[in-house]
Amino acid sequence: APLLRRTPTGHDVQVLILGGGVSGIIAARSLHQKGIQNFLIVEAREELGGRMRSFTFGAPGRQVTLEIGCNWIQGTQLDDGPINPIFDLARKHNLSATPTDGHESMTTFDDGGSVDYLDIFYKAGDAYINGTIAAGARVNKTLVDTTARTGSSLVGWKPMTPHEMASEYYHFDWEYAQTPEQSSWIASSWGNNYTYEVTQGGFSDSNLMSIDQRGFKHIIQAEAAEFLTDEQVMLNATVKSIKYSKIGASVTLVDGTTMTADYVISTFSLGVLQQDDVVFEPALPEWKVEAIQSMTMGTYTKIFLQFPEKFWFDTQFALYADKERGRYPIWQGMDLEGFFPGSGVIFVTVTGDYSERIEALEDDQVQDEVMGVLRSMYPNVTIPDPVAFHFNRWHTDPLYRGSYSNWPPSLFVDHHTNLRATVEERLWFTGEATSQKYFGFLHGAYYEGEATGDTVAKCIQDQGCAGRPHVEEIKNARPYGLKP
Ligand SMILES: Cc1cc2nc3c(=O)[nH]c(=O)nc-3n(C[C@H](O)[C@H](O)[C@H](O)COP(=O)(O)OP(=O)(O)OC[C@H]3O[C@@H](n4cnc5c(N)ncnc54)[C@H](O)[C@@H]3O)c2cc1C
Repeated sequence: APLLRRTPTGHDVQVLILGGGVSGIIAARSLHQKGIQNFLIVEAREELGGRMRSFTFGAPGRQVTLEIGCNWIQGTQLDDGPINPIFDLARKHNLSATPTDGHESMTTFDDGGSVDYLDIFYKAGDAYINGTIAAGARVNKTLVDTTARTGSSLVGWKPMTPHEMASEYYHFDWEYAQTPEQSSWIASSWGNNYTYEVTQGGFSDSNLMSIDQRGFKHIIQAEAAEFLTDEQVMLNATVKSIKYSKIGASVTLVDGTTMTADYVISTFSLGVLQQDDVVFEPALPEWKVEAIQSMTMGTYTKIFLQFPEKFWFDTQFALYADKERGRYPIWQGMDLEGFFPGSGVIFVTVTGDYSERIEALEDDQVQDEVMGVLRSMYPNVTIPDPVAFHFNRWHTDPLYRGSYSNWPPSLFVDHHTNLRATVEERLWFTGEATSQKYFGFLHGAYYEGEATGDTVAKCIQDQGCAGRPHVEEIKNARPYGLKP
């Protein structure tokens, strides 16, 4: 049970950390390391981990633990460069994981069956890299941002055929959970470089996929268990509203419980903030609302199927090129050495608007569509119905409202500063979306939680601080030349 230890200011607790995902737990660890123990993590779900979330899948007797949320440690170098802090946690807590690489292990299909268009697949990868290089040159010359679609066109990549569209999808949408049209050219490029490109200070372009049967979440839960006491965590507690002022804040739960604090750290996803799932009193200032509504939340949906036995490709990945871009394009076979041999499990990933589309359908309808695609990939195989089927609805879930943030071309850096900025010195915002370099990623959530915990600790030790600054109004550098 949480122990509320009144603060000298008469509040129930010094810091309320709202949300028990990676950023909330790491923020708590930073407070703890700085000698501040009077904090409480408030989490709606029955466990810590947030978007690190596993589930048990499969017919009785054939079950495996799989990830409906994040799955990969992205960037695994151990040499001179920076080490992904998630990789550090994984090594510390002995995570089981397997390297994956679509460039090394890919089979290509379209609606006529198996057909080799790997040459196009590699060409799309080269085009993507060329686009990031051209975007970097724009940064150096302080040229304006555009969409990643404009960027790809400017480097001569103009996908038109299903093979080209599917190949592009693998290199773009599958990462950003939105289309090139919906994404910033410059921010998607630095996002790529800071994580994957060693020459640009990134961690490396190799990925490790968790296959740990304790769930990927084990690494953050084990980390939490090293320092968190039961009294510092309140589970099954959904925040309904947050009142704030320059002298403190109070948080009210759905069950009516109210707790007061000197400081509040919100780790809610960007999507939760956008949809007003939590109410702020007074309403957040305009500069904050504009920032929240200016970034976007992508959705990334893995659709899992289990069959009596494997009938598919022996590579790690398969790419399916439909006439409609983004229609059930990326497949991963789990019935494979290094994963879950004998499991009969395969999954397909969809993203962005397509994810939102299928969330509005019944499970059966989605299963029928997916089966239709599999049958067109294998026209000569009699494919039985799956024995298990599952996908998660991230976009409609009021605790997430999507899977991770994406940077649209209309988001200015000042907007992002405002997303991260403190309101009235007491209300702090953190989470994957507030990371300028690593938005969307686990390591973004980690670094932001760490930085916020450190800064709030310092603020407490200094007996107050102004918090992170904001920009009151973001002006157009080149005003529209319209004359009335
Ligand atoms: C499908 C999917 C695939 C991904 N794949 C990868 C990947 O392979 N590699 C990678 O690096 N990253 C990946 N990510 C991103 C990564 O999971 C996130 O960036 C990271 O987990 C976010 O952590 P966070 O602490 O910022 O937010 P969260 O984990 O969302 O933490 C916020 C917490 O707040 C809680 N909460 C929400 N509303 C309330 C409320 N009203 N009251 C109380 N509590 C509330 C939530 O339950 C949650 O626990 C993926 C994400 C998803 C969804």
